[in-house]
Amino acid sequence: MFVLSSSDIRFEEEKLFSMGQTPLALMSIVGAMSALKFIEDFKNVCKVVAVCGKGNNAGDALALLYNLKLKGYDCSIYQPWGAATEECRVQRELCRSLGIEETSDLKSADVIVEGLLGVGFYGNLREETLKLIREINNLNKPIVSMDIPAGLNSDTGEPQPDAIRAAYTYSIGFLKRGYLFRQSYEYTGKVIVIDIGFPPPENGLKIFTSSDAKTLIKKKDDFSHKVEKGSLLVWAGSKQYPGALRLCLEGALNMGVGMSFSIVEDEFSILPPETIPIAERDFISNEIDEKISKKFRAVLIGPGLTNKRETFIKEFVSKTSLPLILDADALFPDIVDLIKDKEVVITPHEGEFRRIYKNDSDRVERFEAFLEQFPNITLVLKGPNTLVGKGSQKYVVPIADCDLAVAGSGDVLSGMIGALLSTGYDTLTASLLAVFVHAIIPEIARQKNMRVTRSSDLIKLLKALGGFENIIESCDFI
Ligand SMILES: NC(=O)C1=CN([C@@H]2O[C@H](COP(=O)(O)OP(=O)(O)OC[C@H]3O[C@@H](n4cnc5c(N)ncnc54)[C@H](O)[C@@H]3O)[C@@H](O)[C@H]2O)[C@H](O)CC1
Ligand SMILES: [K+]
Repeated sequence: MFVLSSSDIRFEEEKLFSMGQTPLALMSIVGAMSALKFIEDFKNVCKVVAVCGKGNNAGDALALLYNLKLKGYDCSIYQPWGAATEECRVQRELCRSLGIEETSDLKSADVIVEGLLGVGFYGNLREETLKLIREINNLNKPIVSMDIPAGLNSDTGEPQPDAIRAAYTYSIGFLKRGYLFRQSYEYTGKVIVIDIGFPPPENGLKIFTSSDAKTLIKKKDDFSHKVEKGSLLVWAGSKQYPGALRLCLEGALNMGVGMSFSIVEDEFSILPPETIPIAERDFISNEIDEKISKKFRAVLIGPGLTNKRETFIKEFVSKTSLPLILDADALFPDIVDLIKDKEVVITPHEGEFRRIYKNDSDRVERFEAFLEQFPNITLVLKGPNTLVGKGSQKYVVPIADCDLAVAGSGDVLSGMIGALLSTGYDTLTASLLAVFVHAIIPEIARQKNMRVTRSSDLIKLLKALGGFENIIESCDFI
């Protein structure tokens, strides 16, 4: 499953058409495939009215209606402005051939199929269309929108100025980029992708699912020693934020690292019993035992550090050849130039990302622009629908879950990514797997009548649910 902009969708359609595929043939597939979905979603419903515009989006709605009629649904059409495209006229003829009649009585419908506007919509709604959309919304009937709820901008997810409030949106072929944004949620309802056989697109963001995650998990090696199992150095926490360090380390330990080290300001820092402390003064003056420093396989810097040691951290980051993960306070405004050729993951949230990368466009565009400019850096842009990418490989972990929005949740995540990096996963794979596991824990917990209310619950559940591999293996909802 992929998320595409409207211009990329047009591009993919044109590619098919240049090979001889036709809009009419695609529309027939839309009709058949969306009817299968509809029958699942509305098992007992009998009266369906398709409210149609003039274009091919209306054609999709009519193609669905045709298939529903064949399955015994009571169907009628409301198409106040007639059909403007050949494909739409054909679908209408097919509907007529089955005896589907016209109506203007929308009130008697049990379900409305909305085919007013799809990706052919631009600018702001015309007055008459806006009026109709509001009338339909006011009926308070379940609405199935074909491709896009009419009135919604498919790239930004914004209503122009209003949009259909659908119960279901049957997104044809791909998810629209606008569906990643919060403002679209109250209009789209549940978004279902109707697969009509597009090959993988050239552009776009891939939705990362449990089946993708399953293929990436490495087999355990029972003969590996503790350093090979992962050995992570963490530089995090401060007197002001002592908990950040613990959360990073516990996250890493419960991902299964064999060894963990922590740079500490004073020997009284409370560490997990497995973690080996390294005095900050020794680290900065380069006086740590070589036998110890040889054991590091990856370094995590940043959570809760405050702005101390900036000069040294930058110097260390520039010199080291170890895989790095930089989060929070290690994301200095000018850090990107120092790390652009390194094996590195950065994990900013929106605010931190703005600090290190200035660009006025929306979240997804900024994410893509950064990857293009810095193709070596793996970027994890945290938030609902976390974006993860490196160069041309761009992913969305499609989970928005407010149980993840708790203090320290990001610290746990950085520890989890650091752990996988230190076991030899490449930067992108480590990030994808850790972000995915972290994001699905609250839902898996709810399914077992448990609840994540604090970030240490994420750590406990990571262990209690059998470790990250088992959590991925048992995930069946995404
Ligand atoms: N292209 C394909 O082969 C396939 C497309 N599918 C479906 O078709 C729509 C896109 O269809 P298109 O005919 O290009 O446009 P629309 O039906 O979305 O709308 C065109 C229609 O809307 C009017 N319009 C434009 N802007 C406004 C506005 N601001 N206010 C009011 N009305 C507006 C315009 O005048 C036209 O009359 C796509 O979404 C799919 O649903 C199939 O899925 C498969 C193949
Ligand atoms: K629509």
